[in-house]
Amino acid sequence: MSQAPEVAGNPYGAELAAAKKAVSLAARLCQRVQRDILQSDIQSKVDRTPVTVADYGSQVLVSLVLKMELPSQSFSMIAEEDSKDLRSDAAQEILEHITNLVNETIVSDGSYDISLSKDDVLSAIDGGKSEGGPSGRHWILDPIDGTKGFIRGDQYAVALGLLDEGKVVLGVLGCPNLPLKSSSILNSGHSGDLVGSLFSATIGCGAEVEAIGGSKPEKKLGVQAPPVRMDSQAKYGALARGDGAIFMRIPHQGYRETVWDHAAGSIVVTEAGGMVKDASGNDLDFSKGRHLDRDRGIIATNKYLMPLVLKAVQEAVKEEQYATALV
Ligand SMILES: Nc1ncnc2c1ncn2[C@@H]1O[C@H](COP(=O)(O)O)[C@@H](OP(=O)(O)O)[C@H]1O
Ligand SMILES: [Mg+2]
Ligand SMILES: [Mg+2]
Ligand SMILES: [Mg+2]
Repeated sequence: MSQAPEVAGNPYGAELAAAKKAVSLAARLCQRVQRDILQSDIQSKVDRTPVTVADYGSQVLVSLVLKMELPSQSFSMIAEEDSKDLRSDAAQEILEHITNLVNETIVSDGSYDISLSKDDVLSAIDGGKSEGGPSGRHWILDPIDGTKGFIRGDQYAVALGLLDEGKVVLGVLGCPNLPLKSSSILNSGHSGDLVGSLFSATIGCGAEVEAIGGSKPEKKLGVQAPPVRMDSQAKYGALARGDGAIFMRIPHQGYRETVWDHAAGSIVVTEAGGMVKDASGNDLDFSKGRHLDRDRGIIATNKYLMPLVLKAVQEAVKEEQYATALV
């Protein structure tokens, strides 16, 4: 049997094609919402972080496409959002808005002849409640990573990874506002440059970037060697193609990182030849459920700089602990 080019030589070819399709469709919904976002589209979660109609809509579309494209596979997904806040009477209007957005996006794409009810939307969102773990396959989804950036009109990413027997084996990062050409970020863009990058990586097969609209993959990625402030895992994508040399994240003590904030981004960087470690130099462990089990801090860089950055971070953390002990 002949295989589609994307499937040939890639043990996760079918999953990769489905993941790209899912992220691209979700990104289409996000782009539309970002263009004319209203205050009423934004809600606040219990942890006081924002969530928008697009975070929910993106989660619904990704879960829908994965199920439609991979009908014979059992489905488990660890995703950021849940439907709790949408089930109250006060949220019925916003739920209707999300349902309309999802259905309009499906119609505009034309791939599926289906229409979702409000209940379908709620259960699709709750399809992301898996606890993951070291056995079996689990999708890992951040429907919008960098929601604050998204609301500001800046960078954000739709980030989808696949965990297989405790290892991230595939990642797709949709970054609708990231110029396709690296130079456009550093030179703050030229009119006419193509905007919207879709990064993808499969274990052992390397990483690629292409236009989010779905052109042929343009180039293989390679991590090479200025600071750029950017929301979301778009940072991992930018690093993977050599726009920067180091990405470091040292959150306040006690903050627990979630798997969906790093799964897709980290495999895109490692498959481009880079490294992603915690502050102690260990690999990130995605097999412990919804949270990452790791020492404080995450560092992504190339293999030459990693030892130097680790040393500097460990010294800085020691100095901070010493200063805290003196207070
Ligand atoms: N106090 C905190 N410290 C570190 N990260 C936090 C945080 N509160 C939220 N986050 C996470 O940081 C992510 C955004 O990362 P960045 O700062 O790189 O854009 C958020 O993802 P979401 O936008 O998906 O909620 C959220 O998960
Ligand atoms: Mg969030
Ligand atoms: Mg996130
Ligand atoms: Mg998010």
